[in-house]
Amino acid sequence: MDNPQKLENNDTHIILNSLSDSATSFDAQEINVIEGAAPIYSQEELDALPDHELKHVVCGVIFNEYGQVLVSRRRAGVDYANSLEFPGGKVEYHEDHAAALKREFEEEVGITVDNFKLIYEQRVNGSSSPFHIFFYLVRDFFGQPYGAEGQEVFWLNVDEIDYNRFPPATQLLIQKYILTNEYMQEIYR
Ligand SMILES: Nc1nc2c([nH]c(=O)n2[C@H]2C[C@H](O)[C@@H](COP(=O)(O)OP(=O)(O)OP(=O)(O)O)O2)c(=O)[nH]1
Ligand SMILES: [Mg+2]
Repeated sequence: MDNPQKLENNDTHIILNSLSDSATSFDAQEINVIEGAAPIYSQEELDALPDHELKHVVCGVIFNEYGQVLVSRRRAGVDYANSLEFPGGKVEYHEDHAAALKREFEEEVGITVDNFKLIYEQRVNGSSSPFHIFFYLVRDFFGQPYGAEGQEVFWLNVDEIDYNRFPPATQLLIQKYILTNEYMQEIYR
């Protein structure tokens, strides 16, 4: 593999459009974001925790050549069930963030990713345990994403993003980074 796949052929364009259309048909489905569950820590306690006591979560934000962003849908039975998300997950003890991002993207959406830039991070007072979430802009990818764990995966036009469908930390990322078009300056650098 020498160059990242840029998804340039016409067939791919058709697939992307239909995936994006399917993303707009979720209105009837309930997003079961766990809200109101009492967090273990106060905000002050969370801020004071040493970082090694927090689970690290890494997520990747990928844009395709049409300016669409890759989104998947969390399955039933997990926290934030049915909400939309950027692919990613928990960093394992032996991994750095880049290794975890590569593994999560292979496992969840079947693509190889490379060339990351940290764009937003936040400590989250999760209802079962606190975590520190890091969102990376992913500049290069190889392969065609699909729901490798049976989940729905699609390219979403930026103007179709309803941030209320995402977990709270991701809502902030979308508001601070994606809806401001800041990625446009970063992405081709
Ligand atoms: N993947 C992802 N997780 C997010 C986002 N926003 C957000 O608050 N989270 C939270 C949900 C989870 O509490 C936590 C970890 O994500 P995850 O459930 O994907 O972890 P994982 O892939 O390692 O899954 P598992 O092995 O624990 O089943 O991060 C997001 O945009 N993408
Ligand atoms: Mg995950």
